Amino acid sequence: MKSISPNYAKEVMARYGLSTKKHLGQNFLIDNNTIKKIVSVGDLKEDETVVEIGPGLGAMTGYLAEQAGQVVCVELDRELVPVLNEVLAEFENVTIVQGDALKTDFDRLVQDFGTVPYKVVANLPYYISTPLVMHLLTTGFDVKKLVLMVQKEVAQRMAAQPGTPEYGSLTVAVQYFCDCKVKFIVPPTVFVPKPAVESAVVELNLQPQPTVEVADREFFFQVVRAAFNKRRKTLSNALANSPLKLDKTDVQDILVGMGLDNQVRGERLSIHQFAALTNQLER
Ligand SMILES: C[S@@+](CC[C@H](N)C(=O)[O-])C[C@H]1O[C@@H](n2cnc3c(N)ncnc32)[C@H](O)[C@@H]1O
Repeated sequence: MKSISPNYAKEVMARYGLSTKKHLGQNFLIDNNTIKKIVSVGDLKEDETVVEIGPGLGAMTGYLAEQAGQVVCVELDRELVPVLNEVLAEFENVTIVQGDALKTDFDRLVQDFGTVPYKVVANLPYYISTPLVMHLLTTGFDVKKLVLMVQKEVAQRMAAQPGTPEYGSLTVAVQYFCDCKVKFIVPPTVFVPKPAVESAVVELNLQPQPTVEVADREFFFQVVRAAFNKRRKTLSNALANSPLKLDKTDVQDILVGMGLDNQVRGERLSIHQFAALTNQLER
């Protein structure tokens, strides 16, 4: 693969008369080292399929194509599709699909163009990174690894520990399904245009079984969301005043039975404790 020059994004945009679309989160990578580091976290094998969400101008796609068996890209911006087909013409194992990643059935897409289980490697559009992660985790049953560049704060929320300000619904969802590691921080200088914030690359390895056993997954996530929607309240108040309308005394009794203070806030509970609580609660 010939290296991407620092002027790659500007040259391609000038050649095709394009300008960046801020509302689509278009910050294009222009640094070979960063791209190689992201791709190496993917640990791609030549018989594997990798999905790239938002290939942009294709700066990372060629590197993925050299390592994986098949690369399937989903790009929302229609203007970029012919550009990608041209700049990636030398790679026969790349498929570009125009569409909204939030509405994409990734398992189905890979069944059509690749092989399962698959990996996802992406520099995500930051304006939708949290819903996209949730969409991938809850609908991607055949995905085994996600390597995602996101805003640094979002990465910290995914990997957070209980009792910290970063710990929240996203943490619980990610750690319920995955082993999560923040791999490295990425400065704004490696993008065109430069984003206002720092970024980070996270590695999420999907676990064969969820990390905790819950009797009713939907209820578990409803309880978690309710706990963090009112995170300054005690957990029993937050759950009693949520749409779940749980009995405050029941919640407190279960918390005490678990060895916790009955005035504890949800942000103090580990994922295991959330699971134990919901398994004992009546819907
Ligand atoms: C941060 S840029 C990354 C571009 C490229 N991967 C790179 O690293 O240079 C995000 C890309 O996602 C695309 N995008 C934005 N919203 C999207 C969506 N809902 N579905 C698919 N792609 C989207 C943007 O058009 C843009 O190309």
